[in-house]
Amino acid sequence: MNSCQNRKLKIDIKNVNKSYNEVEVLKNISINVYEGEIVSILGPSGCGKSTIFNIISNLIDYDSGKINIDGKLSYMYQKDLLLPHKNIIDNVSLPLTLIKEKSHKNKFLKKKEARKKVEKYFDIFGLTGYENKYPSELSGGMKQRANFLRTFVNSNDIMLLDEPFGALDSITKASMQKWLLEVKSKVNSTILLITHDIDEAINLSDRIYVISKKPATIKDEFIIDKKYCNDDNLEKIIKLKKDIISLL
Ligand SMILES: Nc1ncnc2c1ncn2[C@@H]1O[C@H](COP(=O)(O)OP(=O)(O)OP(=O)(O)O)[C@@H](O)[C@H]1O
Repeated sequence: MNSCQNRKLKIDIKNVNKSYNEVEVLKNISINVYEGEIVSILGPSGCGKSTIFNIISNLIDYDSGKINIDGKLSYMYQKDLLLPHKNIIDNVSLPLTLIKEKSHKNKFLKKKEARKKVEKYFDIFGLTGYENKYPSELSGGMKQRANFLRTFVNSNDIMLLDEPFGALDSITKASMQKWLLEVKSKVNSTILLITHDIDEAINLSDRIYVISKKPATIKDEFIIDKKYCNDDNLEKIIKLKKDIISLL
């Protein structure tokens, strides 16, 4: 029995195919994500992971298949894309000043209102004290926290994270993964994550889709039992890693 059975399906991708100029990139890709899950797409470099995200977020067309998205998407890139001349609170609240929100009677929010709306999240996201700092004053990890919060402010419903910690060193990466799980325990966002880091996929995900090199096909799906993800179960984790590596 699948524990997702009674949950809302937020992302439903069925048999999607995509070619660029006759070169097949995605072959029969089917992925689903239920409300509140963290699901990873794990695959080798250049296999088509970003293409999947660009299709989900309607940035590019696909050739055949079906996609249903139930909710509002936000998309976080590996690069932080914070504006250097704006402080962190203004960077984070930027989406609210750029997008007309139904909940605000279709108005753009003024800078002051937008700041007020986001400041309550600085604590949950471990950014208290950084509101008035500029991106150049932040470490790589802190910049990615701000980047993640800005993505969350854009939409906390369905979040697409494209290698969010890919540019960080391994120690910062490990602490950011822990941080992400802590934040996730306080918010109920649905997260689809791209990574080529097997440990990251295991640490963060409820489920992992392993995809092959180009043309990308789904090789297998793994359900991660979070209670195994600790040092007492190293053997189980090593076996899982071996199983995943054998597919890549
Ligand atoms: N607009 C495009 N036109 C032609 N080919 C493209 C285009 N965008 C991507 N590709 C090709 O499609 C393949 C998949 O690219 P994509 O960026 O989706 O892979 P990826 O798995 O996200 O890569 P990485 O892990 O390096 O970020 C690559 O071979 C890439 O060169």
